[in-house]
Amino acid sequence: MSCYKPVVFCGPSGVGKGTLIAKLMQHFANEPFGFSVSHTTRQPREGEIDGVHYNFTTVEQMKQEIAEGKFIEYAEVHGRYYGTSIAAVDAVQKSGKICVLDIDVQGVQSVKQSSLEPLYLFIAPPSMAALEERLRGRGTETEEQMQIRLGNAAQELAYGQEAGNFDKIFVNNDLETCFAEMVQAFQEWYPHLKPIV
Ligand SMILES: Nc1ncnc2c1ncn2[C@@H]1O[C@H](COP(=O)(O)OP(=O)(O)OP(=O)(O)O)[C@@H](O)[C@H]1O
Repeated sequence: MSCYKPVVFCGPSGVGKGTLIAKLMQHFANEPFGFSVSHTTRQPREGEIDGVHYNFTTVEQMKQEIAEGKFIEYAEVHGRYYGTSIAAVDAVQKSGKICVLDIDVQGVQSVKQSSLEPLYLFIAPPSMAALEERLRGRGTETEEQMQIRLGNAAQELAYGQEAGNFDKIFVNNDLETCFAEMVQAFQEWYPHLKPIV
């Protein structure tokens, strides 16, 4: 069975990564993508299912598994741990799917130290003001959490736009335009992908 290169999506919180990934997953026939399910120590948001959206865990458990070398990447962000286990990526690749990783800049830096050789995509907002508006519009963060996220965003954007860090940068200004560019890029990277007719 062919094993496809995993694909990393990175970009500041609220830029639209989740939205774009969800659209991509629906666009192509035969469910060609698989999410590697991340671990997190944050509380589930309404409707999030353990083992599906995230593997919800405790700080103690997570620290132990990190020490055992079970994670490709992990980071403490906004006061909480997030990480991707080797097992989670393996499971997706073994099922013949393209593994999708939705990670932050720190995560990208660790993946670059690992044996995984994914495609690296960066999603940038059209402006900081637009990013703030989206985060506020989503309404899932407290004011304090939002300020932390916006504070991190400037540095993340600088890293994302530095030459050589990513294979491709997408600016998520108009959602449909950005999505169309992404679909085209995916068809070039993964010629086996066929749109649903
Ligand atoms: N191009 C766009 N124009 C306007 N709003 C958008 C656009 N793309 C996404 N959004 C909205 O912005 C908000 C944030 O999007 P989303 O939750 O996908 O971000 P994210 O990058 O996955 O964030 P996080 O990393 O915190 O999970 C959502 O309410 C989404 O509907």
